Amino acid sequence: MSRFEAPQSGEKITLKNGELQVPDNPIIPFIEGDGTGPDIWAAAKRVLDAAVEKAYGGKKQIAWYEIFAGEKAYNRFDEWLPEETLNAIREYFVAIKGPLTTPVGGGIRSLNVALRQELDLYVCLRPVRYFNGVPSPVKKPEDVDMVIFRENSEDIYAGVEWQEGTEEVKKLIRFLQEEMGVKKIRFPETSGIGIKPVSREGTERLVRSAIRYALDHGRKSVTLVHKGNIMKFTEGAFKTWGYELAEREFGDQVFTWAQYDRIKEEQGLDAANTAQAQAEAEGKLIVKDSIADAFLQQILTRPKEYDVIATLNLNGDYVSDALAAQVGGIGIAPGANINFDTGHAIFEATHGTAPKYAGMDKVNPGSVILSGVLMLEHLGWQEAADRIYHAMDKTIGQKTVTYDFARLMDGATEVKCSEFADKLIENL
Ligand SMILES: NC(=O)C1=CN([C@@H]2O[C@H](COP(=O)(O)OP(=O)(O)OC[C@H]3O[C@@H](n4cnc5c(N)ncnc54)[C@H](OP(=O)(O)O)[C@@H]3O)[C@@H](O)[C@H]2O)C=CC1
Ligand SMILES: O=C(O)CCC(=O)C(=O)O
Ligand SMILES: [Mg+2]
Repeated sequence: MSRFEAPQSGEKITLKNGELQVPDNPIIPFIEGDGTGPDIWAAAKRVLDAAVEKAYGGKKQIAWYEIFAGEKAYNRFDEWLPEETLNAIREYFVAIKGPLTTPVGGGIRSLNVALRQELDLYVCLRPVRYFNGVPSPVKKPEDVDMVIFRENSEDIYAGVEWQEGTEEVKKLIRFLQEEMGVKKIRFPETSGIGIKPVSREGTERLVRSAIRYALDHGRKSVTLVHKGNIMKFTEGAFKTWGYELAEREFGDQVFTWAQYDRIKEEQGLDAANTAQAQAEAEGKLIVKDSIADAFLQQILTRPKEYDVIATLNLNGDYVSDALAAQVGGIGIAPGANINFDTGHAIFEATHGTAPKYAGMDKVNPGSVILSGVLMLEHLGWQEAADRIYHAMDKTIGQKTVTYDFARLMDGATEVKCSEFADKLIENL
């Protein structure tokens, strides 16, 4: 028996032939989140409901279903992530959440990561686009229009690690030294050890999703971002497997830099350049790669050259916040965790709980609101989504903004989190 109360009204979203079947009154589970979560979630819920009402005049409505994780779950049920929460998302397919706290250096492992892993939400999709009038540290923020596909189920986020000084880590280091011939652990007596699993399957399903998305949305390129020069058999393999998959599964629809290199090797530089130019002229999707450190400077200096980004879990985490900074910061950076095979998805902001602002009705709710917009688009409710995009542009254009933007804009009116939501609703 569930300890949670599903709403009396509303119907379940279902999956038929791989497609979500969305009723007019879908039940959507939500997790409020820790820290600033309650403030931003309350604001987001009001804006989402108002947009749906305005777009469909009462014909469509979300039946919200509160489910629990993090501190609220712990206080009520003495559990950080109750099984009912996972079951509700399994049953209702689409959910939305506020941020959840993860302690540093000890304590529980990330609940955010656990949700992604338990439900096998292997893509973390984070679009990064500019809204008119948003303050930015770069000269041409409007040049940033990228969609990050971050691998969400493996890499060091798998949490395979052992603490310094434990029997387990000593055993592992002994095994590495005595049976695997490892001589390069600099301080074996005082090392903690983390393991980074990266698989062909995990890479392929991520890269496949990124390429499909790019083709479906008329994007120009997919860039595989990796640190394969140093981590050859994990990050380097990600690049190799990504290129192999692109050529094997997407054939004539793509032109890869691996093909470019082969042509260059066999026929010379001019032939390779001609082949790429021809592929571009034919509208083929270019699949290329970039080493992560160089990539981080190129998205600042030449953002126009990047479009859809496919990368591993840790790189994706760093790249998400770095790119968000170019278009206004993580206060308006949305995201989604998706399994494109089972249809399950959890929408959530890129940022965390911002604990120093908890309970102050202060922070920008834009990130959760825009995550909700991604959710509306996922449901096929584009009219409601478009209303929020419009209201966002208009409200920021009127310089009515929360503290994070106000401190960077001349002549802005600083409003609270809830007041920003009021203003958005007015502008829907
Ligand atoms: N998916 C999730 O639930 C995530 C959870 N976390 C967790 O959150 C906790 C705190 O992490 P922390 O590293 O401080 O990162 P946060 O993303 O929570 O906050 C860092 C800074 O980003 C700015 N910021 C964050 N959210 C907003 C917002 N809505 N509006 C405006 N500015 C915002 C603030 O900047 P400023 O100080 O300049 O005002 C804030 O101090 C940790 O426990 C972490 O593990 C982290 C990331 C994702
Ligand atoms: O789970 C966490 O606490 C942090 C996760 C994170 O930073 C992210 O997914 O972007
Ligand atoms: Mg992060």
